Amino acid sequence: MTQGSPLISLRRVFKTYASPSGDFTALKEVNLQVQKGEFAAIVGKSGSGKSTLINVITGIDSPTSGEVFVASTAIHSLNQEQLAIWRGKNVGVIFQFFQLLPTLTVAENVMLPMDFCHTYPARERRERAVALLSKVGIAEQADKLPSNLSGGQQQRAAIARALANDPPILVADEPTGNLDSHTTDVVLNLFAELASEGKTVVMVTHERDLSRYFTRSILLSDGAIVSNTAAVKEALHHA
Ligand SMILES: Nc1ncnc2c1ncn2[C@@H]1O[C@H](COP(=O)(O)OP(=O)(O)OP(=O)(O)O)[C@@H](O)[C@H]1O
Repeated sequence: MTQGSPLISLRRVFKTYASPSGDFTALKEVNLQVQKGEFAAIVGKSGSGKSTLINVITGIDSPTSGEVFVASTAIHSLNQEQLAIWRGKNVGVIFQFFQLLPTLTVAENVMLPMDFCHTYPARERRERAVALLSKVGIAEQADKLPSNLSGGQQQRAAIARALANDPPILVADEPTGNLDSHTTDVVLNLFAELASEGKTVVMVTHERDLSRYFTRSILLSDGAIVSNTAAVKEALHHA
């Protein structure tokens, strides 16, 4: 596979949190490149800096020093307002506990990012939401409240919501942490399919035995990348 410029590029990123008990450096000279279409996992022990790393990639957290480029935007130099607009259009976020709004139907939840960003005309939003729910396999749940769905269905709804504005990047923080092994398999296969269609998926997980799903595994320890391994699936496939 020929590789163009990376979709995500971090250069010498440090993140230091100030606290009353002293400064704590959560990311130490992180250099990282992720190509378009990758399904990358960030793994490591609790406290190793995984959430900090994805928060820096999405602009939720700013680096103390270093540079973060995403799809050639220098997000370390955007102000808060610019970041919010950029994030709404470029990053879909998926959480461990789904975070669907309980008083809205599943379809209405999926329409919300479109309503916020005005990315699609109002008359098209419901149809697009149902199409996305169909893509993740739960179109028949569109008019139910989230509480009437299983955990796996709720996570699929959350993935549909993350896709609402057709962002190039999906970021997921422990998305399978609350799911059984079968549902984990369904959700990770869905991410792998989305990556093969050109989305770039970056996921944090504690579970190291999931590596078969990923094109890249990035291991963090004490805020530093200690290994960064690309899968050899293509080579195996063509062997
Ligand atoms: N706002 C903050 N202020 C001070 N320290 C922080 C802050 N946020 C995170 N940290 C510290 O930075 C380190 C990395 O935290 P982070 O949440 O990125 O780790 P993690 O690998 O995602 O952990 P977990 O798997 O438990 O979620 C931890 O030691 C944490 O206590």
